[in-house]
Amino acid sequence: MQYISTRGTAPVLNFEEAMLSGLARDGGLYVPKTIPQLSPDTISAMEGQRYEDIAYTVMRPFVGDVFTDTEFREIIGRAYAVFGHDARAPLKQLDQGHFLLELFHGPTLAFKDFAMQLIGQMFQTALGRKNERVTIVGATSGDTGSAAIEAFRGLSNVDVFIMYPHGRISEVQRRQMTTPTESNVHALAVDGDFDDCQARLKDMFNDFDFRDTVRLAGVNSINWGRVLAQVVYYFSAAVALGAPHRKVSFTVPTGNFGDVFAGYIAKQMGLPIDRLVVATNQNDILHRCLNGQGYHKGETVPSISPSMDIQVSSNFERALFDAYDREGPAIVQLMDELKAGGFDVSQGAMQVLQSHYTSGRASEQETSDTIARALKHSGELLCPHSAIGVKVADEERVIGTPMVTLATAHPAKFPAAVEAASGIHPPLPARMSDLYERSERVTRVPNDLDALKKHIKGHI
Ligand SMILES: Cc1ncc(COP(=O)(O)O)c(C=O)c1O
Ligand SMILES: N[C@@H](CCOP(=O)(O)O)C(=O)O
Repeated sequence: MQYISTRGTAPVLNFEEAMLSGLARDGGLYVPKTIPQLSPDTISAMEGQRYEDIAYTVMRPFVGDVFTDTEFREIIGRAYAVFGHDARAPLKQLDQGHFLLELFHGPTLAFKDFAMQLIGQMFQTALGRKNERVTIVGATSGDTGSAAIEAFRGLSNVDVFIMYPHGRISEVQRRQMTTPTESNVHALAVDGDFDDCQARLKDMFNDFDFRDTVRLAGVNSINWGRVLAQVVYYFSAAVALGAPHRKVSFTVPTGNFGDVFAGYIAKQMGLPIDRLVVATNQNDILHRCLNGQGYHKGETVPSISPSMDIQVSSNFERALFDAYDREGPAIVQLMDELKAGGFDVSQGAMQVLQSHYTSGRASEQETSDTIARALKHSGELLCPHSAIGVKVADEERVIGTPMVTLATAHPAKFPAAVEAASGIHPPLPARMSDLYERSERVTRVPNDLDALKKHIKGHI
């Protein structure tokens, strides 16, 4: 399996190289050259299988000969053994025809654990046999960072630096990143928003001297391995609801577009997905774009769903690449325009995007109202991100086609917003009950590339 860049001029890599190198050297994102197909019989055979077996079938064709069959099965086994639910990603019925896919049973209580635990295992195997060391730098609006730290803490061949926007994430998210005591973990509170953190991360990748000196690696959804691991639960959920004999729709709370893009990949592989619905908060640049208003940056307004406070949605580049017939130069031009504020999508590309994605948004009040309503009607306590999904899914679902809303985080990660909306203070699981008593270790840093690079170089 070969991986090519969305900007068209970076070297073609295999899975391991793409996974370990992060951003392509032309500034683009790696995508598979071709998308493997799974036949209806193969999909049908997933019914009743363990999550780990479905994961193996779905991901194996993307990995090529980088891991042996046994190695890859063991990697998957170790990744999901730490989950707190036997089904890994259980489905719950919310209403007639509307299901919740609970993706928060991993160690840090958000969907990021599905990919990060797997990547942690893959990095360990790949780096261990080469006896190499890398510096992971990540940008987070709260959940990627905690999942990455959990997956990589204490590993001898990795240092992990996570940049988060100072004051713009929940206290639980912050404490998950600042309380680990392992010396290879470094939490950095950046004076800026998530887009600033992600922009500085991409600047570091585009500085080849720095990148090569520290042996930079990425675990954001820049990394194809992250997207790949997220494809699996679309299969497990759809098959449980009757696929491939029946179409299923998904609504995905969206920020950096990695999760919903994973759904698109599942569809390209042959999973009969009817609608892929992009659900945004008040930072609704994706919703506006998918409704034909162009992709134009505004100010990021902090919300009660902080993980989705994003304007520069990294993986939208992968969606645009396909919508523009995989023409690298078109993507280079759009990304140049984005640096200056935004771009309009051509009519042809818009038609392609709209043939795959629909969208909706939820205001702050609508998010809180949905938390209260879901609790009253179905007994389900939702996190604000999942509530945005449920609100938009209710507007977009069609009678006769099951709708699955991705519940992307546990309500206990956002206790203040959940309590304000529902009157219930969601408790943390027992294993985290002393989170508020643990001491924190974090460095405040300016939103400045040189300062960040200096800090990282000085701490590896
Ligand atoms: C809880 C939660 N929900 C939804 C999202 C949005 O996911 P994506 O960035 O893949 O669109 C995020 C952040 O990525 C998140 O942490
Ligand atoms: N919401 C994310 C933002 C980063 O997304 P990623 O999927 O590219 O890692 C977060 O929680 O950090």
